[in-house]
Amino acid sequence: METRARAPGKIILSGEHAVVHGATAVAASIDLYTDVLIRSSTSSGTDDGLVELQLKDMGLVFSWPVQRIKETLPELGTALSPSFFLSESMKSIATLVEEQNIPEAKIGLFGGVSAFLFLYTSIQGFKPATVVITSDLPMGSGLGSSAAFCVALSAALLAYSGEKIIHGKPSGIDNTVSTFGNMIMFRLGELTRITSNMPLRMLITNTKVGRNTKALVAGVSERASRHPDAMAAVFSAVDSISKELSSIIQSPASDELSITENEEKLEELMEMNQGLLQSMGVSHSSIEAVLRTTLKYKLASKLTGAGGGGCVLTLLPALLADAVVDKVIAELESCGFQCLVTAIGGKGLEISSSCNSSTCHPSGEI
Ligand SMILES: Nc1ncnc2c1ncn2[C@@H]1O[C@H](COP(=O)(O)OP(=O)(O)OP(=O)(O)O)[C@@H](O)[C@H]1O
Ligand SMILES: C[C@@](O)(CCO)CC(=O)[O-]
Ligand SMILES: [Mg+2]
Repeated sequence: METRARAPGKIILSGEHAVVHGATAVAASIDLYTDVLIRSSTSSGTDDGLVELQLKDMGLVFSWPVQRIKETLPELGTALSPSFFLSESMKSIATLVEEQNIPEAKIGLFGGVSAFLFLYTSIQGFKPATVVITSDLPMGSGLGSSAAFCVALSAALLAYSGEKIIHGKPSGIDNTVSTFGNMIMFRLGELTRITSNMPLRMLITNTKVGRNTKALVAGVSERASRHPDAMAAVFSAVDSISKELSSIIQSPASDELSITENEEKLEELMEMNQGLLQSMGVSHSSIEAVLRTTLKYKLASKLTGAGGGGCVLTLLPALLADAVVDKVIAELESCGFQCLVTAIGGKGLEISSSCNSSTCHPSGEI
């Protein structure tokens, strides 16, 4: 029995970090995906066999004997476990992950492998299987690689708690946009699906500076506890920016003049959001370098995702000549950055299953 799922990464047009504190944010899926394939073993239900996680792009394989998992995580082998097991199980999960001796250069994977073990055992219990992950998304770059990983894995395993392991206190926006795709307005767990009435062409520049979303999210929360009134005003300003940005991109704009006018408003909102993100302490010198470069071409940019490095969004006006775009990309890549122009607002989560008659269960379960 094989089950496949794929989920997209995302960009946040406005509202990152503030959305963790109740502000509105606007996000869109992008045409970069994480794919999950689960191949169930025929020895399911017995105590032998392995649970194997293959991270294809990195050439890494992690595996655990089913019995080892069973003796270390007995509480997770029942039906879908409530999330309160998560705190109880994290120490045991860490033990199982430490045994894999993840290479030092890839130690950022600790969260992802932990999320995998939690989701897999919470949902599948102690059944042997091979899980193969491939992804177009740069990890730790602000494009929602953790959400795409957890959504695709969760969808294939029917659960949803992995992002908490990786983000600490996720707002849920990344998982939501990776699940539903297209473009959404999101606040306090509530989503509104929105459709853009204007061309939104974005340049994504990856500073390739690694960072940790959980630490960045925690840092903003700590700053908010030190300066509650000031940060509440910052979050409220971001909330207004997101609401205004959402109404601008949905407003009818058929002629070039109105599109250009809307683009200029979007550019100002992006610059304002970037300034507020700097006040939250999540910008970075590499992000500022991208901002300076694109500003030379009178283009507006903002970090997207958790910041601290990672990716920067630049709005490319509909009338901007491709030759100018090429010059901007060439200058950014000469600084060591990686640029990509991707469609935004594409499909969300996709799942498919296939099996041959000898291994398929009547319910189609793994
Ligand atoms: N394909 C994958 N395989 C295994 N683990 C992954 C994969 N993609 C992401 N992860 C896990 O998620 C971590 C990156 O998540 P993080 O939230 O820090 O960055 P991001 O999701 O790319 O950016 P942002 O949250 O700002 O959008 C990785 O270090 C790894 O632990
Ligand atoms: C920084 C943050 O707002 C978005 C990360 O892509 C965290 C979250 O909302 O979970
Ligand atoms: Mg993430």
